[in-house]
Amino acid sequence: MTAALEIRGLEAGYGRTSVLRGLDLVVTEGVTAILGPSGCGKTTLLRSVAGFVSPTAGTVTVAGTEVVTGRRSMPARLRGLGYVPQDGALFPHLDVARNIAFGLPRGERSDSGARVAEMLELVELPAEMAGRYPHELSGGQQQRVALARALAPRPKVVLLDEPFSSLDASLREDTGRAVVRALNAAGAAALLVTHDQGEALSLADQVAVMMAGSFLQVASPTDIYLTPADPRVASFLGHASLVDGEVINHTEARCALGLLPLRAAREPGAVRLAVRAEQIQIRPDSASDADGAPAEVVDISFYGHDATVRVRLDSGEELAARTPATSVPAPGDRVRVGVVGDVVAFSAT
Ligand SMILES: Nc1ncnc2c1ncn2[C@@H]1O[C@H](COP(=O)(O)OP(=O)(O)OP(=O)(O)O)[C@@H](O)[C@H]1O
Repeated sequence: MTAALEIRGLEAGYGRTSVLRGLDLVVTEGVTAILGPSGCGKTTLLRSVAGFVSPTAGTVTVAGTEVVTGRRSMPARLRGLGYVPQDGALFPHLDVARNIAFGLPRGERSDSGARVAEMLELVELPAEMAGRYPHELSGGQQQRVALARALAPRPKVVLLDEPFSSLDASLREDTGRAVVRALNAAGAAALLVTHDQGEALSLADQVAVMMAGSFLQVASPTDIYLTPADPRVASFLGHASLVDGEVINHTEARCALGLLPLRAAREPGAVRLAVRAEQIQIRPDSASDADGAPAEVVDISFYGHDATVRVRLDSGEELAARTPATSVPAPGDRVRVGVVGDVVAFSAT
């Protein structure tokens, strides 16, 4: 099967600053999220694929056609890609129908009524919206129209650059799901740039975790979360704390939190253990059944549905725990810290 998008050894930068450091990625179908912290190069990657940044090395192939070969690039408009920028970038002086029709080749624009109606249905907007102007739409509706415009010419791949970042939390989730449904219905694969791990894990079929211009891991959301390939992936996704430990019998490691079972067996020796915030349990030191490592609460971030409690073990390590909103300790409280479930081990070096 020809991949929708194939990237090999892609390098790009600005002047003498190199940003992308040899990226490889294959997208067969569905949504691939490019997830990474601010400044790691996500937008530069998307713009290199789109044709707005000229790579210095590598290849980009869209549905079997090479659009970048080393320093030679095909013009953006010939690449057969759809592009949805962060803020939708709809034309304010055109109504929804003409915004969507703008995505079509010139010759098809004048007779675009049926395609516009089809696109509105695809992105789950009522047909009456065709006559509205962008300022008469909510942020989520504007993003759906931007997607409709990108999908109108039937691209094999759509590039989405943080398309939900300006929407509030509840709208973001609904719009995200609607966008994925529309992409699937249109049979278009997508690259979705985001720095939001929840968005990447919940919407994507494949996640590429990017840091400092390189991919640390490309895998399914479940594999990225449960079997991170690198300690930086573990700490970025799910706020895992890294603790020094020693594998003692292939299946367990001793550390400041006690003897912890390992998710995968490994040779005895020094390791770093990734303990996720939701695995860490905190009990008052005064509780009659209190066991676990003694610690002090450093600070608390309260979110309503839960809270992140940072504790410092008496042995010196700091950890982040996620606790229910009903049992949040106070800074300075003495507590006991335990771990539920198995942990992932990385080599100590
Ligand atoms: N036009 C430019 N000229 C020079 N340097 C740039 C330019 N655009 C981006 N950079 C630099 O390239 C690096 C990668 O930027 P990029 O915008 O690709 O990151 P990002 O992961 O998309 O970040 P964010 O999540 O904040 O949007 C950053 O260090 C940035 O300062």
